Amino acid sequence: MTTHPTRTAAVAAVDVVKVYGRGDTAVRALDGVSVGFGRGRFTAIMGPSGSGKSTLMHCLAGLDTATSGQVLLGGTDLTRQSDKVLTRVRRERIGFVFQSFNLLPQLTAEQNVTLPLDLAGRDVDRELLDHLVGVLGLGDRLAHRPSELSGGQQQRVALARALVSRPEVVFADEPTGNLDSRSGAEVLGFLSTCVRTLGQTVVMVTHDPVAAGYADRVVLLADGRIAGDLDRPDGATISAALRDLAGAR
Ligand SMILES: Nc1ncnc2c1ncn2[C@@H]1O[C@H](COP(=O)(O)OP(=O)(O)OP(=O)(O)O)[C@@H](O)[C@H]1O
Repeated sequence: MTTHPTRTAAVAAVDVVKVYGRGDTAVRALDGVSVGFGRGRFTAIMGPSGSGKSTLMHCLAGLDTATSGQVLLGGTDLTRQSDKVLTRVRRERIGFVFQSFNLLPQLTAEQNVTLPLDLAGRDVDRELLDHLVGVLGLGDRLAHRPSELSGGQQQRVALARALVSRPEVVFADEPTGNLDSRSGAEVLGFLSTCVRTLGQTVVMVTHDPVAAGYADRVVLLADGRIAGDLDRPDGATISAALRDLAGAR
C-alpha cells in the first residue's frame, strides 16, 4: 500500500473546501484542494488574483477554518481544534513572515526576534540565534530599532523571528512585496539558505515569478483548485505556466 503524500507532509490540505458567505453571494474560494508540503522544502503558491492563494495559506496556518476537508499539521487535524488550541498551535508550531514586516517599533531588532519565545516562556536557543544572525547579516544591527533599519533589514529581522523557534512550518505571505528588487533578492536568498541549512519547511504565497524561482516547488492555483505543480522551475517556466493559466480563463 502506498502512503498518501499528504499524510507524510509537514502540512497538508485534504479535499479542503472554503466557502465565504451564503446563498446567492456565496464564494467558493477553495473547491476541493488536496496538497501536501514536504518537510524541509521551500514551496511557492502562485495563481491569478482571486484564485484562493491567501485562503489556502490561512487555512493551512490555522488562521481561517475550512468549510469541509482536513488540514493536517504533523499529526494534528486543525479543522477539529478549538480557537484556543489553534492560537497555541500558531504560537508554538508555526512561523509567519508578512509583506509588512510587523515588527514592534519600540523594541530592538534582537528583542523583536526573541519576543515570541519570551512571551511563550521558552528559552532562546542562542546557538540557533547566532547562526541566524550570521546568515542574515544582522550582527551589527541587533541593538537598532526598526525605524533605524532598511526595509530589507527589517524583513531579515522578521525572518529571524519566524525561524528562531524552529517552527514546523514558516508561512510567508508576499515577503518581498514591500522591498526593492535587490533587497527582495537578498531576503529570498537568505530564506533559501535557511531552508537548506536548517531543514526548515517554508510555504510562500507570491505573485512574483522571480521570487517563486527561489523555491524548490511551485504549486499553482486557479479558481480554488490545484492547476499545476512544478518541480524546481526557473522564472521563465513559471511565467509561462502563469500565462497559460491566465489564457485558460
Ligand atoms: N473574507 C472574505 N469574504 C468573502 N469573500 C472572500 C473573503 N476572502 C476572500 N474572498 C474571496 O475568495 C476568493 C479567493 O480569495 P483569495 O484572497 O484567497 O485569493 P488570492 O489568490 O489570494 O488573491 P490575490 O492574489 O488577489 O491576493 C476571491 O474571490 C475573494 O474575493
